[in-house]
Amino acid sequence: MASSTQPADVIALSKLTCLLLPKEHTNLLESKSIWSADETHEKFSLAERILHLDPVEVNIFQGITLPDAPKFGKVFGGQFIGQALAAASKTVDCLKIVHSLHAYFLLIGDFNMPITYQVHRVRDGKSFATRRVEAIQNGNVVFTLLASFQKEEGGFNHQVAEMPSVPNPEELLSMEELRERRIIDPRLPRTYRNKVASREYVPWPIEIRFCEHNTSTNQTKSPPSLRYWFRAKGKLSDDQALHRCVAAYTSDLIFLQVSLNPHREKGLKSASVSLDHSMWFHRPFRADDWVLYINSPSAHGARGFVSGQMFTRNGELIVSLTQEGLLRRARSPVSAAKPKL
Ligand SMILES: CCCCCCCCCCCC(=O)SCCNC(=O)CCNC(=O)[C@H](O)C(C)(C)COP(=O)(O)OP(=O)(O)OC[C@H]1O[C@@H](n2cnc3c(N)ncnc32)[C@H](O)[C@@H]1OP(=O)(O)O
Repeated sequence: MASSTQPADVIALSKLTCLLLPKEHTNLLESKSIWSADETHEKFSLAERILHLDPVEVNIFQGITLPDAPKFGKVFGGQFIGQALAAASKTVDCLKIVHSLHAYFLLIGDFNMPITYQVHRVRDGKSFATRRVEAIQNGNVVFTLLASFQKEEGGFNHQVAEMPSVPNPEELLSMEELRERRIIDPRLPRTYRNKVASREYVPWPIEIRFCEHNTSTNQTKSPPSLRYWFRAKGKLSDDQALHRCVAAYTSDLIFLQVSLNPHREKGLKSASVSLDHSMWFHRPFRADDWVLYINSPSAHGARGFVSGQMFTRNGELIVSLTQEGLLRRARSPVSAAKPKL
């Protein structure tokens, strides 16, 4: 250093240290809080594009429901969680990363309408930051999220939960292959097979591989638990904030429905929606590499409760989560959930 001269900025100075940063690395100082700044691009994976938000004002972002995003007749709950977490993350110092979130689904969202995310900067501490986000459509708060962020910090480390022994994802069928097999499986009722074949199939942005070979249908009872691998289709940008948003998005895809498994019967029509959702992120991970998702729920009083854990392929516990949802027999004729906006 003493013999060569390089342009540099003094970025920190104390009685004992003077930290110099070469000019070509000054981008490291920019507080770009979340992936890809404010642009979206065809080359990004669908999951990343679904979570893209446009900045509108300080602390205000806008998200939309892309035409090729999963909808389920309303704004998908996971889309609210993922987009709201993205909005919160964009207002937090990039060295702080989400470690927990708690969300409530207040009203059915309208997927034909943009969603405004208003972020409230509840607190910025030295190690932690807290954000509250309201998702607004037509003047109504339809969803609300509280999230806490923490600067990386060393500490005690242990893990009691063990990853169960399951087949590798490469040995398992994709949802597309499973669907094809179900349509021609003679062990399944013809009415069910016809229904699967005629139902419009919209590919998800997330690849799912179920660990157990399951011959049950939505008309037959099965245990209230499920294990599957998931990963985002395509490569995600290298930002831990994005990978956590994608896991949050995915966590609501197949969760509450597992509560219905022991109650399934011929002709059952159910009315179920997520009510609340909590997640704790324990360790860093990539959501475009395989993650094992296991859950084991209960049901009582028209509410289903589900809890889950996510593991990396190496058996590291990365996320713990819970959700409560409304779980009713649908009144006849089934009224499709409509936005009340
Ligand atoms: C393997 C591949 C898997 C593939 C499976 C993949 C599935 C993905 C699952 C995605 C899960 C989600 O995204 S769920 C989406 C996220 N969650 C949400 O959007 C929930 C938003 N929150 C809400 O809508 C609200 O807070 C409620 C409904 C939960 C509570 O509101 P409330 O006003 O107190 O509720 P309540 O009076 O009980 O009822 C509300 C309305 O429902 C009607 N209602 C009441 N009971 C019933 C009933 N049994 N059957 C029909 N309709 C009913 C009422 O008449 C009323 O309509 P009316 O008289 O008012 O007209």
